[in-house]
Amino acid sequence: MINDIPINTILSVENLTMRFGGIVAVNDLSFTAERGKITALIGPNGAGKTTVFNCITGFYKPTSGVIRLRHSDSEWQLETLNDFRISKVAKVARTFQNIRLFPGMTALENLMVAQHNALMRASGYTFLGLFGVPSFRAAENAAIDLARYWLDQIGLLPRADDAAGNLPYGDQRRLEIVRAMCTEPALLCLDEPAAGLNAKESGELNELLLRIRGDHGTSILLIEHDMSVVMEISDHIHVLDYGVKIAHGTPQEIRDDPKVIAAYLGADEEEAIAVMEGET
Ligand SMILES: Nc1ncnc2c1ncn2[C@@H]1O[C@H](COP(=O)(O)OP(=O)(O)OP(=O)(O)O)[C@@H](O)[C@H]1O
Repeated sequence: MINDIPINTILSVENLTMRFGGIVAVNDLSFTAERGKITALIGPNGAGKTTVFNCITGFYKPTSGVIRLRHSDSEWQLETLNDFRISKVAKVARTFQNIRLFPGMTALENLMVAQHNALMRASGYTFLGLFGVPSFRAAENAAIDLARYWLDQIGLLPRADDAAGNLPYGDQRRLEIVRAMCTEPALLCLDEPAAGLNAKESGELNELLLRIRGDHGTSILLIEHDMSVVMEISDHIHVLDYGVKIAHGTPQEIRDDPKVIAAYLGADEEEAIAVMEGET
């Protein structure tokens, strides 16, 4: 019998384990993410963060464990669904460590592609679309409006018709995030969105993510190495090391946690405390 999850919890990962042959990438991991908040998963390289994301988003089938998502009066066990249903039905969107825009398509077209499923439905799977019936035209206009809204949110409306691949790197990163937002997700999973960004671009990313959380109430799960992003925008942080959770708390609590410092420094706990207390 699975217990009920609290009303303010959107995601509950329970006893998740993922093995690859002899490697235990994630080991009996449990954590939750709150509705309308930014939850970060951090940890040194190889800690298991991306594997957790891949289990949540259906790219991997976990060895064991339960992943529950609850919103809109419904609950899904994500480990039982394939990636297509996780995005379409359970409304989980994700971005990847490497940019996966369509570089030859315009910025606007990239955001329209994200709405392909909704447009196909409205077109009666092309038949109504071919005849340009009003309901399809209305859906198409709504899709363009949504795409233009998100382009405006990241200051790219003037570059709507430029090829995505010609945009500056930081703009491409944010375009990828708003492309995910065009699917109107309940949970947005971001895998290292700040990778390769300079300080100014990281600041712009922070602003965008805070706006997505604040104005849209979208719950965000974030993997990130850039501590200027994690510490500034996260409501709650879970720290992984060798596939297990070693700490969780607010940014301040995590910043001050010797176990976390030890994991990052590769030092033992006493040594990390000594570093914190300025004894070395
Ligand atoms: N498909 C796979 N096959 C075999 N081993 C894998 C696979 N995916 C991940 N691993 C292993 O699982 C462990 C966790 O990897 P993972 O990529 O989840 O860590 P991470 O915390 O995301 O690391 P990084 O911060 O470097 O991206 C590593 O030892 C990795 O080599």
